[in-house]
Amino acid sequence: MILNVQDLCIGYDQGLVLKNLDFRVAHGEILGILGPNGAGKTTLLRCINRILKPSQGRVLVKDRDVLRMRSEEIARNLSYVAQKTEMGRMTAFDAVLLGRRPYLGWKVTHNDLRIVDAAIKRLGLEELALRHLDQMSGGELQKVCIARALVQEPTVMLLDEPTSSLDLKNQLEILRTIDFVVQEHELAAVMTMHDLNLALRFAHKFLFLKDGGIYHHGGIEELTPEMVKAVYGVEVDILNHQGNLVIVPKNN
Ligand SMILES: Nc1ncnc2c1ncn2[C@@H]1O[C@H](COP(=O)(O)OP(=O)(O)OP(=O)(O)O)[C@@H](O)[C@H]1O
Repeated sequence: MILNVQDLCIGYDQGLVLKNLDFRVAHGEILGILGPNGAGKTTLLRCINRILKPSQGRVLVKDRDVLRMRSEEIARNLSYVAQKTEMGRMTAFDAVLLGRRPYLGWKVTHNDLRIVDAAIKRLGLEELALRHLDQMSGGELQKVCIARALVQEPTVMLLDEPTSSLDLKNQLEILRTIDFVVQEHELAAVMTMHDLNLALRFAHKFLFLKDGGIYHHGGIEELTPEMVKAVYGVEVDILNHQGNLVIVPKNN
């Protein structure tokens, strides 16, 4: 297992948000973290990445305890794409290059530039590479953040709603890219998602968060209308459309 979350508890001043979470993620797996607003999805990602310190439990990446890692080691193992990113005034190229920081010595090497160029091409950002971030749309910025996460060459990618600002074409392209990179390098991706249909299409497994715990963790084919009703309070049908499962809310 590439990621192992054990007995994790985390909360804020008002109390615990997540209690005793246990789950594992395998090499080459995309795990969709699902659940209603406020269920603790972002909190979980931030806890895995040690931006937040759990009050109890452990997070192991390739059997190494994240709580005991130096920040540089965390950055080499975990990349995090936040829902909203505040970055200073810099070009897209420089923002992506920042992802190489955990590997940079005294100067940027030819290899660093090659990796950055490849990620910029992979995300289709060539035309925007020298544009300043404050002159970009939300979707373009989201792609820059994903490119930065790729050049970090992590073991586990943590992505908070990675397609929330993207149009349909870009949603599919970005998720295909993430899937390709995860398979090619045998990484893992943990993604929070609100769009259940995208989760059905791109996640291999899903983890439903409800009332501070795991309501269900399993293969995407295990997802049932009853689970969706229990977690979101919405009646749905799950249909098979040309080999793809799709969730359709019922008219009531
Ligand atoms: N910095 C904070 N301080 C105090 N409470 C917080 C903080 N961040 C989040 N919370 C609370 O913790 C709970 C979980 O929040 P979190 O952002 O993890 O949920 P989420 O599932 O990602 O939500 P959403 O789907 O709306 O993005 C919510 O009740 C939220 O109000």
